[in-house]
Amino acid sequence: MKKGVLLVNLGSPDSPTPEDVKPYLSEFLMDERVIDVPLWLRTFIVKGIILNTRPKASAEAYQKIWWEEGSPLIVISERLQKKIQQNTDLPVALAMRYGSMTIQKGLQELVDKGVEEVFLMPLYPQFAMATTETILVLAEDIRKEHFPHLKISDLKAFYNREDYIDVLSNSIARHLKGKPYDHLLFSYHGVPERHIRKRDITKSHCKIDKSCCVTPSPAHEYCYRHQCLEVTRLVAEKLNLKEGTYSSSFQSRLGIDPWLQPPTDLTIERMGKNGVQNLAVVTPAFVSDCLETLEEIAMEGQEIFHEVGGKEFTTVPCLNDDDEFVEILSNWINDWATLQAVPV
Ligand SMILES: C=CC1=C(C)c2cc3[nH]c(cc4nc(cc5[nH]c(cc1n2)c(C)c5CCC(=O)O)C(CCC(=O)O)=C4C)c(C)c3C=C
Ligand SMILES: [Fe+2]
Ligand SMILES: [Fe+2]
Repeated sequence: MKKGVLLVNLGSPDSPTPEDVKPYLSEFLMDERVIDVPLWLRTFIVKGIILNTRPKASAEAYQKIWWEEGSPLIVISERLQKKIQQNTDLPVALAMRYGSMTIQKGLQELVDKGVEEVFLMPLYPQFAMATTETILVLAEDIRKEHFPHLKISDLKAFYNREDYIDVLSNSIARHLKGKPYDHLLFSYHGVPERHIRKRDITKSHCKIDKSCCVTPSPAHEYCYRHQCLEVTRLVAEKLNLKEGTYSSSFQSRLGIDPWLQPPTDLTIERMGKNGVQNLAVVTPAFVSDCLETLEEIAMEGQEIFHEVGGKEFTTVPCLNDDDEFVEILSNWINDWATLQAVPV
């Protein structure tokens, strides 16, 4: 069977204008795994409220970070795809969960090259129903409808793989070398607490308190909070960070439901007020720099920190197309291809 690879990232609007941001946000936020309320209520919240004001504000934010070549998230993902393609004989395609670079087009591109078996790689270190799960479900729906003979296997959340933690730790160390910092903040994209409880396979483990995410449980296979906190713990261990000099927070809250705590913006403010002079921030829920890292952290976060008296604010870039990151992703692809080749 001829094999191929589909990398999938989140997506971006086609341009940083309200006209293009609106349909993109509509597709994104109408996803039942992103705003997970009944359709009538989601339609009211998204189309009746959010889409009336947010496209203009979001477009302005996108304009601040947009590159000449396009959306940073898309351009970086394309660079990553090209580099991975140089390391493997299998065809490697790229798609986005939302927007015009659809998963259907990505699968079609592979099928046109004769591919019969696809390794689907959601570009998210941690599992979340709003990211990995929605990609897997949509890919399966498209497969059933358009490519029934295609076989798809997927890359599991890689938050605790040793090679990933090594690469992330090396990147952090490299970017912070010669930049003394008092505190390293690990800022992850937030999700509503309800998302965590919904995917608790034990139905009782995830209390979202101080101890549940550090108490071993099968629930952690699908617990975004556990997987984020594990990344922080493993990187801190690898970099020998001292207790009290690092912490985790969750950014980008939307709506009024309780989201994972503590929020990044208030954490940055509190740190500046409490005398942290030099703050470094890393964003390991994102593999590619995007609106949430380049605008929300590097611009807004920095502004908050300076307003309350903080001095140096340093952001660690995402892994993007870092050569070591390319190497481990390519290794996982080649391992998958070899494993699949072994007769059972
Ligand atoms: C209910 C709302 C949202 C959930 C849940 C959510 C989860 C989630 N998102 C990412 C990664 C990204 N999100 C990005 C942008 C973005 N996210 C939301 C809302 C939710 N995300 C909105 C409304 C937006 C659009 C921008 C805005 O209007 O503020 C991006 C950036 C995309 C880009 O083009 O640069 C990324 C990446 C993760 C990892 C996640 C759950 C774990
Ligand atoms: Fe998001
Ligand atoms: Fe937990």
